[in-house]
Amino acid sequence: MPTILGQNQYGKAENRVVKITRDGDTHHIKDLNVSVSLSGDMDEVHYSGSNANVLPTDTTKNTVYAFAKEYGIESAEQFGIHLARHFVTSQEPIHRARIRIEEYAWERIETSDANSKFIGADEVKHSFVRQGQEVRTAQITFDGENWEVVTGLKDLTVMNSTNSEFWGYVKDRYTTLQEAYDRILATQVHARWRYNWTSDEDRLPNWEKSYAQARKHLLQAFAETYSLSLQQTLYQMGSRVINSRSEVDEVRLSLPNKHHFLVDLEPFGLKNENEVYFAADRPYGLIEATVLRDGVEPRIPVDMTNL
Ligand SMILES: O=c1[nH]c(=O)c2[nH]c(=O)[nH]c2[nH]1
Repeated sequence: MPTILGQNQYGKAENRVVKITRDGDTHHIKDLNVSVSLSGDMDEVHYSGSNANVLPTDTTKNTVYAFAKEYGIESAEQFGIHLARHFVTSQEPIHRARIRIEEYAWERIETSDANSKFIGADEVKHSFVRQGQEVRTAQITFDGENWEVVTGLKDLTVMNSTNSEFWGYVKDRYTTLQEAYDRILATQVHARWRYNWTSDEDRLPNWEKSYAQARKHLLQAFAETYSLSLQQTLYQMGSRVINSRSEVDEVRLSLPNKHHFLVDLEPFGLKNENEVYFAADRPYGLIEATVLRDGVEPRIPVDMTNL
């Protein structure tokens, strides 16, 4: 059966690039998911396997990271224009480049209240919360006598672009991780907290206010903790809620460590001064713990995967 090749395109999809611009203490984030798709004189690679016209998809990925350093990321559009122009004008066989970009928006975590004195600054300028993500959850149980209310949130994504270290850990023959003295700390907060309201006789908490306050304390503790591990940050987040909200007795947190790896730009003659990161989606560290008011029995299930 004779066949012919129809429309075709190729490239590297979903390059997760995070660019931190450090303006003194004030940091700015650009977080993109960039997909490159190229087409042109590509008949031969399909018909005979000759790669003579093929710029590797791996190279298109490297170009995304290198351009983040060389041009910066002013806007998704401008970044895409640089990339598309580069592929079409530098490679004769490539006639068309399509760059698709998703941009994830981050806003600063507000910390300008009494707690910021703990870190000796008026305002934290390196802590961000990703917009438009989180889901509020609630579980209400009643056995005719006692109530149990467990409220929570999931998919609240936060990042500190500095004030995070990780070193001094156990090293065995399989350990390759380099100690980090200034790393990005990012996580997607999954939290549940249990109220000590159990009886119709007791005064009801203000659920709306309590949720907003618990969320605020989680965010502020994340932003204001100088972190030596995500475990330490987790404990600070849980404790902050317990210490600030008398209606809450137990907080359970599940925090994936959303790793950001510095991209090696040396092969392209570029120096990466803690600016351009690869945001890996898996595997991820998963740090989980319950923080309790002293004297209280834990009741939130340990495994929250389906909650
Ligand atoms: O905050 C961290 N805690 C860990 O337990 C851990 N393990 C690891 O490889 N990186 C990290 N980071």
